[in-house]
Order: sequence, then structure tokens, then C-alpha cells
Amino acid sequence: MFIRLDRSQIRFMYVYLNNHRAQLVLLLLFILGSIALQIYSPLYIQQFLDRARAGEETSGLLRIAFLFLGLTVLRQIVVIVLQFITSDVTWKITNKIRLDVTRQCLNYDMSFHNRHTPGEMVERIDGDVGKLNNFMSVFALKVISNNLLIVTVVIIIFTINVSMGIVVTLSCVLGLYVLSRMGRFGSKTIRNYLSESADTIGFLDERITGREDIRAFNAVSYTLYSYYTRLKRLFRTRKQTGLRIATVLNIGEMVLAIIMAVTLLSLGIIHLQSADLSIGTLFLIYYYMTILLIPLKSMVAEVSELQYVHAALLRLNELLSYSSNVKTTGCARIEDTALEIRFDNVSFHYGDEEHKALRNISFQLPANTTLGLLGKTGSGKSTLARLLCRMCDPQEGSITINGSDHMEFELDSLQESMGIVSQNIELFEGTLRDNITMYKDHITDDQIMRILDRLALQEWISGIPEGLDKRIEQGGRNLSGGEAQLIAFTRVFLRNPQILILDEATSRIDPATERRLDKAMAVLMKNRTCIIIAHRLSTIRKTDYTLVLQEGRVLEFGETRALEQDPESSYSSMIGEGEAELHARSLDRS
Ligand SMILES: Nc1ncnc2c1ncn2[C@@H]1O[C@H](COP(=O)(O)OP(=O)(O)OP(=O)(O)O)[C@@H](O)[C@H]1O
Repeated sequence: MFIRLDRSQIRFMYVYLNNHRAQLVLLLLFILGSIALQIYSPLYIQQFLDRARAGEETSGLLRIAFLFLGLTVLRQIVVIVLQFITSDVTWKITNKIRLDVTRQCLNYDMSFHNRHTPGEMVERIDGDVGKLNNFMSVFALKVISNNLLIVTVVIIIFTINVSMGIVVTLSCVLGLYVLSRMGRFGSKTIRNYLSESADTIGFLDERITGREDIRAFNAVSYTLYSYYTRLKRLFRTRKQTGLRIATVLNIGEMVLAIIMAVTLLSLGIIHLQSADLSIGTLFLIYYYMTILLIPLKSMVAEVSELQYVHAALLRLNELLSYSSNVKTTGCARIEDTALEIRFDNVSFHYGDEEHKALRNISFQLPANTTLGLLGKTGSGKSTLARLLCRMCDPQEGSITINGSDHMEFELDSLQESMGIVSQNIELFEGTLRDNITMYKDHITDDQIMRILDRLALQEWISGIPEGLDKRIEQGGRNLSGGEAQLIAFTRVFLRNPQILILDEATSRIDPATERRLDKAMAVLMKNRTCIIIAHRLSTIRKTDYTLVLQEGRVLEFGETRALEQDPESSYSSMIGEGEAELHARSLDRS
């Protein structure tokens, strides 16, 4: 009543509520039962008073009193059951929302994550859904039963005395109208407050994650200053929100006081004018008036809470209805084992359209061959790999796999066929085994050990006393960058992908281990289509094809051997420069 939900928000709520129809019907029955008991029991007080006045015997009066008491106890039991069902259904619904929001966040493309920090996401998944939980478990129950109670009490007062019914109806309609207008008064500031609060949490999360660089570059004071600036802004919005909420509450209280005064005055006038109203009936009307005030008062108190819920609902709906740039277009599955990759005039930009990360990229990589990807920092190498894995989709051009546009494939199937070892390896809390298998219980230790063996990493694993049971701390903070890369290698080869992308995959591994790994990888890379991004020319020289990128464009593409032998090619001059540098270094040393 105090929030105006648009169609998409109603659809959002409907989708989640619809799965729990049976429990919701049960809930409604219990609400009706509780209201019926609340309305019916005062009739015994009326009877008690009227019969006592008429001189009825004590035993008859006691019977009425016990019946009243029995109904009151029964109502309490109904209320307890009601609360139990509500909290049960609420947790189920909000947990489902939490899972859906998390799934969406994990699946959204890079442009989404560029705009939203992890901290902000946490605030939405936990904070906003938490508000919804509170709304559903406590407030929805109150809203539904309060509204039903108001309508029922008004009808009953009408049946007792029409004039009193008219007075009460008019007071309630006016009161609810004023309250609903007031409720919307704080909506915008609350939304601002929630978004600023999420932004501040995002800021804090980012700075704490980057604490090492903050300390190393003496940026603690600046970080604190930025945090303080945000807190100040947050405090200002909070004050505005508080002021508006206080205004709403005070006006609400005033409206209630006026309703009470008007109705009591009317009750007095009606009593003076119609002598046929018994003392019991007068008490009954008064009693119903007090019942009427309970939902009205609770609505005034909860009006601000509803605004928080409204804002949370808006933000969650916005999050769930974000249209990812990576579209789920096709449903074909990748069945072939040898995959050819082709880029046709592919262009891509992250945010700013003017700043293209890739421009008109075209090349063809035959199945089961290797491509060395070269280029200066920022030339677009990692972006090319991301496009192939569909972490983002190109704005222009097409990427085909064995002649089919890669958008025709089911996203899961496409991503399953690819393995990537990137520069940023994510490790998670758990055992070494969990981090290698990515929590897939059906993978046996034997399978893991076989892969480690083929990657020539037996020495590494046998040097770890706990072996595969070694506990990895959150974010892999108890491992070195090189160890993380070794885990990533094992993880990828265990999946046995048809396409393999190595993005600066050995940059943190010591030269001796890298040499061993190189030999093992040469075997493992056979019968796969591989893209190797490396700054070291020695790695690229072993590939079948080479693609040199410059500022997002193809500078050169061809068979590695042919490019090496062509004195005009920039690849051969790079090799020349590299060798000259090596030669100079060896001269320096000698
Ligand atoms: N997530 C992102 N959001 C916005 N722009 C990005 C993002 N990632 C990369 N870019 C931009 O796209 C361009 C290409 O970046 P990319 O990471 O593909 O280069 P790279 O050749 O892999 O660099 P490096 O060798 O340093 O890893 C750069 O100008 C970079 O600023």
C-alpha cells in the first residue's frame, strides 16, 4: 500500500512466490483464522458486560469468561504457527533469490564487473536480500493481516452502527491516504543511501584486498582520506533519510491521534443520541476501535522499512534483469575433438567506443596447431583470448569454430572445450585437491597424480608434506605466484580441453621448473589447438603460427618458420633484437 511496485517488480515477486503456492495458501488461511479469532472474541466481552448488567448468575458469566480466555489462547497458538510458516517460506524464497543473484553475478560478462565492485555485489546479495527477508517474514505478514483486519473491523462497526461505520471508514481512508503519500516521501533518499552504502563497502573491499600495494606505496593516508570522504557523504545522506523518516513518523502519529479523537467524539455523540446502544455494545465499538489502531500504528512504524524494501527490490530487480553482453544464443554442443579457430574482422571495445582494444582482427588457426601471440603491453592479446572464451563478445565481426559461429554453441559446452591459464589465477579456500579439481568429487587422486606426472611436477608435489591434502588459504595467500601457476596448469590439463590458451602462464615459475614444464607441455599440447601468449620469444619460436598485435591491430600473421626466415618481417627483427640483447648480456657477464 505504501510502495508502488511496477510491473517488473510484481513479476519478480510473483516468480519467487509462485513456487510456494501451497504454503502461501496455508499462510493465508492462518491469517484469516487469526483475524477471525481476534474479531470474534470481543463479542464475549460484550455478552459478559450486558448479561452482568442484567443480573445473570456467576456460573453463566464464568462460562463466558472461560470461552473468551480459550479463544485468546487459541489465537496465540495460531499466531505462533503463522510465524513458523512465514519464516520457513521466507528463508526458502530469499535463499533462492540469493542463489539466483549470485549465479547471475558469476555469469555476467566483463562490462558488468567493470562497473560493479565485488564489495558492492556482496552488499546486494547479502544486504538487499536480507532486507527482503525481513520484509517477507515480518512485514508482509503484518501488511496482509493489518489490511484484512482494518477492512473486517470497519465492516463489523458498520453492522453494529451505520453512522459510526461511516465515521470510521472516512477516518481510515483519509488516514491511509495521508500515510501512503508520506511513505513515498523518503523513497529516493533511501535508494541513494543504499547505493552509496554499497559503493563504500565496494571501496573498502578493494582497498583491503590491495593492502600490500597500499602499504608498499605509502598510500595509507590517502586511502583513509578517501574512505573518510565517502563516510562523510554517507552520513549526509543518512541524515537526510533520517529526517524524512522522522517527518513521516510524526505526521503519521498526528494522523492517528486525529482519527482516534474524531471517532471517540463521534462515539460520545452517538451514545447521547441513541439510547438503545447497550453498555456492552458501546464497549464493543470502543474495543474494535483500539484493534483498528493496532494495524494503523504498525503501518506508521513500518512505513520507512517499506521504503528500504522498495529500494532493495528495485536494485535486485535491476541486477537480475541486466542484459549481459554475452548472449546465450545457440544450443549446439561441441562434439569434434579437433577444433579450427577463425577470426573475421573482429573489433571490440570495453567501455569507450573510441578506445578499441581490438580492430578488424582476422586470422585462421588450423585444428591441432599452436599460435604464438605477440605484442606490446596493452596491444590486445588477453582481450583476444577473452573473446574466444566468450567472457565478452565482439561488437563487430565473427569468431568461428570448425566453420560455425561460436555464438551458435551452448556457452557451457564452448567453455568446457577450452582451458585457460591466465595471468591472474584464482585460488580458493580448501585443499590443494579441491583447487585442482575445482571441487569435483568424482575426480580421483590417481587421475590428479597422473596429470602431475605428465607435467613433470612429481618433484613439486612430493616436496609438499601434506600432498593433495595441503590446506590452501583464502585467495591462495599461503602460496607463491609460481605455485599458483603450477596448480592452474594441473587444473587445466585435468579438464583435457580441445583448445588451450596460455596467457603468460609461466611468468612466475622459476627457470628450472619452467624448462621441465616446457618439455612436458610440448607433449600435452599435441592434438590440441593452442594459443600461447608470451613475452619470451623462446616460447613463441616453438609454435606453428605467429600473430603479432600492435595497438589492437594485426601487424603480422603467418607460419612462425616462414616469418622467422623473412628478413622483412617484424617478427624476425624482434628475434634479432632479442638475440642481440642476449648476446650483449652474455658479453656483460664475461
Ligand atoms: N577489463 C577492462 N576494462 C576496460 N579496458 C580494458 C580491460 N582490460 C583491458 N582493457 C584495455 O584493453 C586494451 C588491451 O588490453 P589487454 O589486456 O588485452 O592487453 P595485453 O596485450 O594482454 O596486455 P599485457 O601484455 O599487459 O597483458 C588496453 O588498452 C587495456 O587498457
